[in-house]
Amino acid sequence: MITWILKGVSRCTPHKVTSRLLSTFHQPDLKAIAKELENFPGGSIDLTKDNETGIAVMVINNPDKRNSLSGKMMVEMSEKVDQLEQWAQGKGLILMGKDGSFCSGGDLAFVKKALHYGAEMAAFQHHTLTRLHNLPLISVALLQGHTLGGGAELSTACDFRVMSTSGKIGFVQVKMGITTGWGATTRLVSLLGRKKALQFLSSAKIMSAQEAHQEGLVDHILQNSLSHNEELEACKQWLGLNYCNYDSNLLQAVKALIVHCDSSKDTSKSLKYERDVFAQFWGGPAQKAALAAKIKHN
Ligand SMILES: C[C@@H](C(=O)O)C(=O)SCCNC(=O)CCNC(=O)[C@H](O)C(C)(C)COP(=O)(O)OP(=O)(O)OC[C@H]1O[C@@H](n2cnc3c(N)ncnc32)[C@H](O)[C@@H]1OP(=O)(O)O
Repeated sequence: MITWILKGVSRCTPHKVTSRLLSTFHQPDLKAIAKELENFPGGSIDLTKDNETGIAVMVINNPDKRNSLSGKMMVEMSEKVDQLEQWAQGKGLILMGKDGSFCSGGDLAFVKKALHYGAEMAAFQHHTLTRLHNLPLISVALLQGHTLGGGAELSTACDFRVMSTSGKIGFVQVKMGITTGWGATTRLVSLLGRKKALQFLSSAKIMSAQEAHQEGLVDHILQNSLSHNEELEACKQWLGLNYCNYDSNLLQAVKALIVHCDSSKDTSKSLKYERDVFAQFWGGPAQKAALAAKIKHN
């Protein structure tokens, strides 16, 4: 098994469907994928932009399912990133979940119906989250409650992570029989290095705010006993006071420079490899067994 991963992913796989997809799936047709993803409803992605402060808030809104992402929400997130790319007055972005929980990954109802669609979904998410990561805005993920699986992946697409004292974060993918599908391996290696990425991804450990802070994954822990709204205000202050004090043109230039200077590390090949490996496991026996087991990651 390991040999074929290391050699590349063009080998005949245990799953006929993904094998077929890999052989035909080189240039993702993002419009066609979006159309397909829209067939999986639920939740929304809401965006508010404040031209005065220059700080936007993007809310993952699916609280009944702990803000897990449906196909429709993936499409909406991409559309909101389009809007943010055009926001001239923008300085900062806060990505958060509705009602005190960040995101528990993919909506399992969607996941179960999309077991034939892993490569496409991953390609779509890679495109959106790379653009989110490279926005000319200074971005913070506000991690309240649980941040799990794909949710933990989303958090790595932001420049910073701010967490509630009681927050929990875990890259639980291996527990779900899969590898990362939304680009977190590529981003984690770049963010924290190989050793920490390996520790998080191979253990599926769920970390407290203190542990995640110690590991360097979380940049700031919020003061205890604030309400959810007070935590948002505190996060805005942390972002605003530290990083959004200057003119938006200057700050956008600073972020664009950093993205540009980092482009020597072209991630397109590693993301392609990441989603090819992901597609080998998506829909496979280990994932099906994990889904049937209805695992709770507390
Ligand atoms: C896509 C993939 C990837 O990385 O690429 C992934 O994301 S893999 C990772 C996928 N994520 C997961 O496996 C998360 C599984 N869920 C959990 O571990 C747990 O629900 C927690 C997120 C820790 C929350 O526990 P807590 O005790 O606070 O609440 P709870 O379990 O009663 O959950 C409240 C309601 O949200 C639902 N719920 C929670 N997470 C969900 C998810 N990812 N998809 C669909 N529904 C979900 C529960 O079924 C429940 O629905 P009812 O009220 O109707 O019973």
